[in-house]
Amino acid sequence: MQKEQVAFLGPKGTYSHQAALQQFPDESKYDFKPVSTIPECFENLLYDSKISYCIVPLENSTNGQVVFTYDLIRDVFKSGRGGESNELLASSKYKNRKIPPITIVGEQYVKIEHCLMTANKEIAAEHDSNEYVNLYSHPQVWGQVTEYLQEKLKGKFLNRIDCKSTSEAMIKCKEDAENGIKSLAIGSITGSKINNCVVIDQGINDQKGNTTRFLTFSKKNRNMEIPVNVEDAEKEGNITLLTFTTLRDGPGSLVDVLNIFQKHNINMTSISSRPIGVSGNWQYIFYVEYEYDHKLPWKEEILSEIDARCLTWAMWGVFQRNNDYYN
Ligand SMILES: O=C(O)C(=O)C[C@]1(C(=O)O)C=C[C@@H](O)C=C1
Repeated sequence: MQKEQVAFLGPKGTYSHQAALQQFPDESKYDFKPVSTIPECFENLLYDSKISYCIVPLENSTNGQVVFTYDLIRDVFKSGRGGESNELLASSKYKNRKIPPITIVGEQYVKIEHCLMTANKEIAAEHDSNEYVNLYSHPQVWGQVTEYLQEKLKGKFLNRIDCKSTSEAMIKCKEDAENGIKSLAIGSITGSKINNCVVIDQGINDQKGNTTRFLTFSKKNRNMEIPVNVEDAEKEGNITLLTFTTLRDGPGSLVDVLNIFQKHNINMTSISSRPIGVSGNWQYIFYVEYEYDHKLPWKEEILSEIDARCLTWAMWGVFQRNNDYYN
């Protein structure tokens, strides 16, 4: 049997890799394809017919939104990328609805325990007396280790360098060591083992229990509107993501949409926004996640109300709330 392919932010040893293994633990059925950026994860899923899934970080319990991911969702929403035809949009029952070419099928939570490491054993032994040239990590990490950088590492390194992932940070640190440059990297303990780095300090994130939430996307069966995974949708504890732009700019336009949830006693679990700029600045796309109850009359009533109050909107699939959400 041919294995299904899963794109994730690599190289191996990233937190995204860990999330991918959690989502697809049976390695006999899945091949994992490391790609070098979060946008590439989406591109692989949208345009490479061999890729069935991609897994991307969405938010962190300390420093919030992973804006790269929110912006990718927005860009798909905005441009209808992935070959979505106008015909499909026009044939939809709802005049303002967009049908995205990809759908969310799951979520994963990964505990983030950052380690400070170097690729050079000797300098690791005398860490306190050393000064370093470069400190490498993924940009999302800086906001998770602010106190540590201030208190313990202040003045100990010259340059803070953004990398595409925490594993890439370790590879760069290793290259520096080979060239006699003293450098540090921040990433996971698993990554440090895969990349032969020596851990100097463990658990350096400001908030203990710091967690990143990942979403798993799959290619959508484009003949169907929501719910795609009908059997899953009938289970308890489901969540769905709605993205939308408001009908008008005036007072109450967002509240008009949110009132739909209150009216139908639907519990919203998150709300976020990003700039969308369709016809100028200061326009926003909103992202609302809510508890999806298949018993609600939502297909007919709720979706019609959303359609009447949103300029454009899309549903991104129904997925089961992971138990780790409650930990
Ligand atoms: O660089 C990694 O290891 C990633 O998987 C990316 C990422 C992110 O973008 O949020 C994942 C988890 C951590 O919050 C830090 C970095």
